[in-house]
Amino acid sequence: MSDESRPSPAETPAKTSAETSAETSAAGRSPARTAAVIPAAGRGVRLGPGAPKALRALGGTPMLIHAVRAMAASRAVSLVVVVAPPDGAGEVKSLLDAHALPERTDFVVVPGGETRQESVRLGLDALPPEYGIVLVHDAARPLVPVDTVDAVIDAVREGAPAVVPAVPLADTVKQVEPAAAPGEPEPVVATPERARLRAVQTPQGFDRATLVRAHGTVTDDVTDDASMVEQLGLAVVVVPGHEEAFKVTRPLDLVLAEAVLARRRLNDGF
Ligand SMILES: Nc1ccn([C@@H]2O[C@H](COP(=O)(O)OP(=O)(O)OP(=O)(O)O)[C@@H](O)[C@H]2O)c(=O)n1
Ligand SMILES: C[C@](O)(CO)[C@H](O)COP(=O)(O)O
Repeated sequence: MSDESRPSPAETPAKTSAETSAETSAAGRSPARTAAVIPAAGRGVRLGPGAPKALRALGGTPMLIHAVRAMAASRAVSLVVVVAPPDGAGEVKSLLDAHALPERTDFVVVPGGETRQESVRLGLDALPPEYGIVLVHDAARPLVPVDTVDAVIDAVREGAPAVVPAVPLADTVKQVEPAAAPGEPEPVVATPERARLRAVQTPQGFDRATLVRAHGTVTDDVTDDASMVEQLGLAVVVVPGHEEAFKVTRPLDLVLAEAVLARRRLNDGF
């Protein structure tokens, strides 16, 4: 780890319970260690033509590196598994070698699959046995703050089998009947009560055995891992998400991410 990225003792924040638990594990009193799986194998079609989305630059650094640093920023996370584009594992390994990352964290790179679900499963397959808690974090959410990561870990450590960070919605949501043919109207069938809806982010946190069972059981196409646990009939707990944990999906998201990063760099004085 470079001196530039190592906090001075004066800057070291108070320990969260995730941090304290990590140290307890290290002392051998608790077996559950925490790993983060980062699915980064998507193409980024909605972002437009270019390199795979995770490898595109944000503030001059690949989005994936921001996401890896965001996970490794939690002292509870001692392993990060990066699920690379299927033909990009070598390039991802070189990127990890080329950027300053915390020495306390181990890194593994595996090639991904055709879908996000498949990529996450391939990441899970690469986890050593001693990791009892797993975070799944989109490479496409490069700016999630460490407090959100630690809040998710804390909730899993407190016994929740699955935890999602989430934020309230700003827009009203309509459920529609899909158009019968391209160009046909989409009739509205319902307006869910907005106060009961949440926009769900990552990292999502899991008891490892639960997530492995979910991936081994649920074969439907889903858009997040927690919904697979829901299908097992198990509880999924919500913790507060963060507006800066948004997903870079379309070109305008990248403009916002650049602005957030520029503001952080200004505030940090570099
Ligand atoms: N086969 C896939 C598809 C997606 N992902 C990852 O899942 C996360 C969330 O997916 P999304 O934002 O939809 O990324 P893409 O699939 O790349 O985007 P698009 O649908 O626009 O192509 C991303 O970090 C992406 O790299 C993955 O690991 N493997
Ligand atoms: C997992 C997720 O980020 C939660 O909001 C989201 O569902 C991923 O969706 P995508 O279409 O694969 O980007």
